[in-house]
Formats: sequence, C-alpha cells, structure tokens
Amino acid sequence: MLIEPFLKALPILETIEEHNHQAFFVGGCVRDFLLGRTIGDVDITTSARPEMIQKYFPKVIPVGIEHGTVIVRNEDISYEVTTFRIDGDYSDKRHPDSVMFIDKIDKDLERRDFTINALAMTKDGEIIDLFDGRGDLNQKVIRTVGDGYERFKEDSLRIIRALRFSSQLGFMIHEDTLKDMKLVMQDIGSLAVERISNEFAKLFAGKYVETGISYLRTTGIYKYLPIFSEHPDMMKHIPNKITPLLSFGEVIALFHLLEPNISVKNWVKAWKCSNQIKKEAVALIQAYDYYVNNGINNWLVYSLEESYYNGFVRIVNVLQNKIVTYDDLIKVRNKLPIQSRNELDINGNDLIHMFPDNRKGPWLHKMLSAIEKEVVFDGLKNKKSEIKDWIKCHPPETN
Ligand SMILES: Nc1ccn([C@@H]2O[C@H](COP(=O)(O)OP(=O)(O)OP(=O)(O)O)[C@@H](O)[C@H]2O)c(=O)n1
Ligand SMILES: [Mg+2]
Repeated sequence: MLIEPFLKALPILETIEEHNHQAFFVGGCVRDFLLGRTIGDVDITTSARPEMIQKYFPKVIPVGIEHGTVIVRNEDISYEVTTFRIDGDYSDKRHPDSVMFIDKIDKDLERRDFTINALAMTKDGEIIDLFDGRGDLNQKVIRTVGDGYERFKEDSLRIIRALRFSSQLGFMIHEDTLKDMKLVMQDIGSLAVERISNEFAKLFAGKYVETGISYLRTTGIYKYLPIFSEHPDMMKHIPNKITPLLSFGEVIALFHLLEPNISVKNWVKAWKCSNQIKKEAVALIQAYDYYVNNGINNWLVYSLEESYYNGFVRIVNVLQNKIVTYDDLIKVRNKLPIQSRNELDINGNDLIHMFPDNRKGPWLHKMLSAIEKEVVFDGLKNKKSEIKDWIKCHPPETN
C-alpha cells in the first residue's frame, strides 16, 4: 500500500509503535505523495519524547532536542522525528520561545502553516486530514490552518513560504490568507536572512515561478526583502516571461545583469550567501557578458566550468529570446583542442628556458594566457615545436 520512500521509513514508525507511542508521516512528504510529486525528505511526528527516541534507535542526532526534534539515521537516510508539540511565542523570529510536548496529534497539526502541509499519514497509508488539506490540494489553494494573522505572526517566514509553494505547485493563495500576509509582511525584516534566502531560492526554482513572482510583485512583499527594500524598482526589471532558475547563484546573476549598479558583492552580503554561490554568480555573469558580444564560441565554452553550463543556459534563455541548450555547449566543448591549461604542450619552465635573460614575472602568465587563447581558438596547434615557432614571432614584452 505504501510506496517508496515511505516503505524505507516504515521500520521507524513500527519501532516507535512497538513501544506504545503513536507515529505518523507528516507535512511535505504527505502533501507531495497525494499530489503525485517527487517526495523529498520524509518527516515523522510522534507522541514519544526525544529522549525516548534516542533510546529506541542506535543512531540519533539531537539537532533540536529542546524543540522536540531529533534526526534518526536509518540505512544512510536521515529522518526528522519531532514530538507532537504546541509552540510558545517566537520573539527571536526563529524558534518558538517555549514548546510544550503533547500526547495527541490534533494540536500538533493545528500549529502548522498551511492546510496542505497539515496532513499526516499512518503506516497503513491512512490520511489524517483535520483541516481539509485534501480539498485544498484538489482546488489548488494555499490556505493557512485557522487564523492566518496568527500563523504569520508566529513565524513571518511563512509569508515567503506561501509564495514558494505557489511557485512550486502552481497554486493560488486563498484571498483571506493573502490579506493576512499583507497585514504581517513588515515582520519579514526581522527574520534571519539565511531562512529567507532558502525559501527565496526555492521560489525562483519553482516550476510555476511566474505565479510566485506575480504574487511577490502584487502583494508588495518584495519591499521587505534585502536589496529590494532599498531598490524597489528592481522588481520592475524582472522579465514577464521567466523560467525556473535552479540555484541562488543564477538568481543573483540574473538580478545583477538586470541592474548592473548593484554589485554581486552587495547581493552576497545582503543575502548572506556562501562563497560558492558568489563564485557561481560571478562566473555566470562573465560568461553571459562574453556571450552577448561574441556568441557561443570555443573561448566561452572553455572558460566556463562545465558544472555551470545548465545555469548559463537558463540565464540566457530568460534574458534573450534565443534558445541555447546544454548540448550546444557540450558539442563545442568536445571539439576543443584542450580542456584546460594543464594540457598545453608547453609550460612555464619551457618559457623560462627560452628566455633565460628574463626575470620571472607577470610576462610568464601573460605569455601562457596568450598561447592558451591561440590554441583554444584553433589557430595554433598544441605541439611544442609549433608553439615555440609562434612565440618567436610573438616574443614577450620584457619587464
Ligand atoms: N515555518 C514553518 C515551517 C514548517 N512548518 C511545518 O513543518 C513542515 C516541514 O517543513 P519544511 O520541511 O520546511 O517544508 P515542507 O512542507 O516539508 O516542504 P519541502 O518539501 O520543501 O521540505 C511543513 O510541512 C509544515 O507542516 C510550519 O508549520 N511552519
Ligand atoms: Mg520537508
């Protein structure tokens, strides 16, 4: 009756039940199962207290034990197992000040953000749906559980989450929920930026990103986000036709290309991004600028890391009407005379031998770069003797 990945997680529910506690699959995994979408992480909710879970399973990581959450590792998969709870205030806007563990699932489902996320499932596949989440899944509606104002006051990240679910699922946001989002949206300013960027990245990666962006625009929520709060015009630049961007580096590259006055450095600082995201954004922007002037050629494909090809293609397709594909790039890459500088048939030592009177200095690097470019563009054969002949005609500027 159950399908993977629930089947793999079944022993966890069974073990908890053998100890006379209740346990259910809960949240996004149940929602995605009912929608026939790919199921991400399987989360579990239980009446057992975290200390008990630690006793029942050999590998437990106490990630948020004070909030009732531990991770149970089973066959190399991590499961978040959270004790039924109700939350106190969220004065730090990140975690509830206090949580109270409870024995029944009802109130635990009641504290959750949206009806479509307040669904649970037993080990026999029976769905527990106290707020007509299934009705909302059928009608494609995002609606808060109970009073929206309260739900958003408890955690204003839920406002961004509503946008991201509309973008991932293509759902409408219920008009009452939308009203409550607008009432609370100024609270977004006090959220931890990392939490916002996580949801914002998912918004841009959603299959129905245009729906999510349209809500972002019409509600004015963007005015409470880093960068947008100081540059609200930014929003006007986003093209009406936009396709999903799968990483935050792509999102930053897009915004910088739309509004070059805001540097990548600013974006990365304001959104607290990792160096990896920064590196990706910079590489994509360089490649895009080069592409606009030169089109796809050997040098573009050679200079861009292959892992960024898909991101590059997505950026080009959003900003230009031309369709460029990953295969277009790979075809060029496969015909390149060299794939990296290490493959050059000449190196720094060879150059020093050729010009023993030159001191080591920037000329070496310049020379190697020039040779690399000649070889990549196919004008020069990657053969030491031929490269040496070319150097004789293009001697280094001495320093
Ligand atoms: N601010 C939040 C975050 C989460 N939740 C609840 O916790 C569950 C798990 O949260 P999370 O994994 O962040 O979201 P999912 O709905 O599981 O979405 P995804 O598939 O992207 O993980 C949600 O379904 C929801 O019931 C909530 O009520 N309020
Ligand atoms: Mg989840």
